[in-house]
This record gives sequence, C-alpha cells and structure tokens, in this order.
Amino acid sequence: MSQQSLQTKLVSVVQHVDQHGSSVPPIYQSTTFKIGSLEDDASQPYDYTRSGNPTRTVVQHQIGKLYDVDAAQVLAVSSGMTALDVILRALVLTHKSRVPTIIAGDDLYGGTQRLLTHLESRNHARVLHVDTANYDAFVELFKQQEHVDCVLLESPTNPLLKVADLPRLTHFIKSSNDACLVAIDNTMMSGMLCNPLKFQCDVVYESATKYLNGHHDIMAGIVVTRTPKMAQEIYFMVNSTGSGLSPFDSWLLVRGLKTLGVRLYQQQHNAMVLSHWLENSCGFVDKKGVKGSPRTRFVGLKSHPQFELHKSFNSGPGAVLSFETGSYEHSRRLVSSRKIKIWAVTVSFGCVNSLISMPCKMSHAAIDPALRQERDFPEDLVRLCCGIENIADLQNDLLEAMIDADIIELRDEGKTIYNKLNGHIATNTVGQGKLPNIYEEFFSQDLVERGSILTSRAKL
Ligand SMILES: Cc1ncc(COP(=O)(O)O)c(C=O)c1O
Ligand SMILES: N[C@@H](CCSC[C@H](N)C(=O)O)C(=O)O
Repeated sequence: MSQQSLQTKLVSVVQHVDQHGSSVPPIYQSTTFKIGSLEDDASQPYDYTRSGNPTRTVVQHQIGKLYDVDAAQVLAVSSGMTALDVILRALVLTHKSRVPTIIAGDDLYGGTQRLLTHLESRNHARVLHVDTANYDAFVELFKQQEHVDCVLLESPTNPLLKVADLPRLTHFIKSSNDACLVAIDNTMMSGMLCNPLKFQCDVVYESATKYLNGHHDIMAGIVVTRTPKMAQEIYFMVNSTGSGLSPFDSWLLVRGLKTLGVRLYQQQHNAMVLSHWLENSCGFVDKKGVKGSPRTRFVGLKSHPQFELHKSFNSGPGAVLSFETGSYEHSRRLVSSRKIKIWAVTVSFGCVNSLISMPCKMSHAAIDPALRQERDFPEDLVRLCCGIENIADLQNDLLEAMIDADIIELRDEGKTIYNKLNGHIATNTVGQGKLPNIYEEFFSQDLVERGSILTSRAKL
C-alpha cells in the first residue's frame, strides 16, 4: 500500500471516540472531567482542561501527522509566542550555574526579537545575533563561544526572506555540541512545506495563527519535539502556567488544517505570479538597472540568491514576499492608498485573505529603529502575504494602488507600465496570470497520456 499524502491525512480526523459517531470531533467545552474512582485516578486521562482536554488531544494528533511524529511529541499552545516562551523556559533558561547563551538570527520576527531583548536585559540569557544566511559567519561566532545552549533559527526570515541552510547548520551544531538545543521557528513554511525534524533539529514551533489555521480567527502555537521526553518537560510548563490551547481554538485549528493543502497551493500560485510580475513587469530592478536583484524578495524567484538552497530542503516557496519601492514616502502612500480594496492592511500572514503591510511600522515596529538601520532593514519595505483570491483581481488592485501612490504610470492605453521611480518601462501583463483553466489543463494531451494531473496537483 502506498503511503497517504499529507493532504489526505489532514482531511481525516479519526482520533476521537464519540458515542453518537459524529463525523466531526465534538468540542469538549468543559473545564472539569468527572473522576471514575478515587482509587484509580491515575488512569483517568483528563481531570482539568489546563492539564489536558480531548479536543486539544485531537489537534495534537493532527499536528503529529503533519510532522510525522507521535502525538506524544506535540503540544498545542495559545500562540506562537507562547510556544517560544515555553520552549525557552523549559529547555534553555534552566541552568543553575550560569546564564545560558542563545544564538539567533539578525532578521527575526519583531516579537521574537522583543522577547529575546527582554530576556537579555534582565540577565536571564546572553543573546548573540548573526546573519544565519551566512553559514561561515555563524560557524565563526559559534566557535568563539565557550558554551552555546540554544540556537534559534528561522528560514526564510520574516520579512527579508533570507534563507538559512537549516540542514547544514543543524548538522554542524549537533556534531559540535549535542547538548546545544536547536530550535526552529517554522511559521513561514509550515509543516506542509518543511519538516526540520527530518534533519535532526530538537524542537520545531510554529505560529499556528498563520498557515495552519488560515482564517485569522484564532491565536495558536504548536511545539513539536524530537523526543517525547522534551515534550514532557515542556508540558510541565504548559500545565503549570495554563498555556495550552483552548478547546474551541483547538477545534477551529483541526478544521483549518483540513484545507491547508489546497490553501497553500493557491496562495503559492498567487505569490509566484505576483512576484514575477513585480520583478519583470513593474521594473523592480536594482539601482544600476540590472534585473534580477532582490528588490523583489521572494524565495520562489530564480533571482533570489538562495533560490536553489531553499528548494533543496523545502517543497514550496510559501506565500510571503516583500519589495522596496525606493522611498519610504512612496511605500507609505501605497499602503495607505484608498484604491486598495482587496489587500487588507493588516499584520500577519498565512490567511485566505491577501494582506499588505509596512513591516517597519507594523509587524516589526517592536524592533528599535536604530537596530533596524544597523541590520539594513529597509524602511520602505512593503510586505505582501498572498491569500486565495483570483490572481488577476489581486494584480489589478495592487496596480491601481501603485498608480495612486505615484510609483508607476500606465502608458499607451495601459499597454506599458512606466516605473516613475527608476524609469524602467515594461509591458503590462496584468490579468495574464490567471489560474490555468482546469478543462484545458486536464485534457492537455500530455497530462492525459501520463495520467499525471493528480500527481502534479498534489505537489505543492
Ligand atoms: C515568524 C513568526 N514567528 C512567531 C510569531 C508569533 O506568533 P503569534 O502571533 O501566534 O504569537 C510570528 C507572528 O506573530 C511570526 O511571524
Ligand atoms: N502588535 C503585534 C504585532 C504582531 S505582528 C504579527 C505577525 N507575526 C506578522 O509578522 O505580521 C506585536 O506587538 O506583537
């Protein structure tokens, strides 16, 4: 029998026993569970929802499928930041004799940077930052330290889309010092596109608020560990502090996971079309006029300096891209344009709705402006998080807003786009990136002959 694919596994939820045989698992919206016998309370799986809840158990099983591990290695918690918090408190900030050292990237999500800066300022940890996309720089910094207790990696980074060679870095760290905890924030890829446990990292976490749920109606985090023992240590924190995911949010997450495959397929399709359009048609070329510089940053573009590296250990580019307009003022005008109707101006990503934002003012505002400048974080960066809408509608909406923001101008009855910031003229291809016609795709000789349409669709 062939192995079922992830899309199939996540649609079915068999891990619940219900007296009525309900097809969808019930929500156990109960704080307490009756004790069967005072003598035998150890065999009772649930007593109090802070400690455990059947609906949370179901979602933990589904996440186990996503990462190909036993549910005993999974914890569902109340947000992505909670996930990082419980990992650090259970596995890193526990040294009695010294302040632990953490090495992290230099393009971290703003909230992660804020937590690490706080820990450092209270002397709970020594935190060093390095460009984790630069393997040699990382190795040099690592070797200079007497002890490194934890390495926190994120790839591709949010929002600069820098790629860290996760398999190579993990191999180096674990072979240099097996006791050093390698933790990976996998939010930008989700378990559907990357499974870092396959290359021996210790713990993976995700903000399930993003792709896993996909509808922006819950906050959630997941933690997946290499061993059940690590999960038990983290569980101690979850139970002691009450950071487990609520029953209703667990239920919504189970539902969201069922459509993760199709959502990601469409979101990535939209991101591919848009990034190519931005780079090639809108003339987002570098200051010397050379096409292919990462002014449009997306790991699905061949011009991305780490395109091949990313492809080597991920099965898709995700749906987050960013670009620079060339000036803060133009980006501000673009994001505040009243012409934007479909793109919602909000933080976050991974949702079925497309989102546009300026990270320096929104998601990454928690990072000190001086630090952003030190790290070459462009203040004019615009981040796009593609949803599942029709791609031609998304392109048209963005085009209207770009014209309104005075970034580009349409000439020759809309046939060419003139980029007012760098003078590049390109052909307007808006509307040409529509989803392939399903009939044409299906009846194309090639696919019918090879019978491969299903396989090609299944590949994300
Ligand atoms: C890469 C990344 N990691 C972690 C988080 C934190 O997740 P949450 O908002 O669910 O706490 C976010 C966003 O908030 C993020 O973008
Ligand atoms: N005000 C929030 C900002 C959340 S940003 C959410 C998401 N990770 C993103 O990148 O958009 C905060 O202070 O954390």
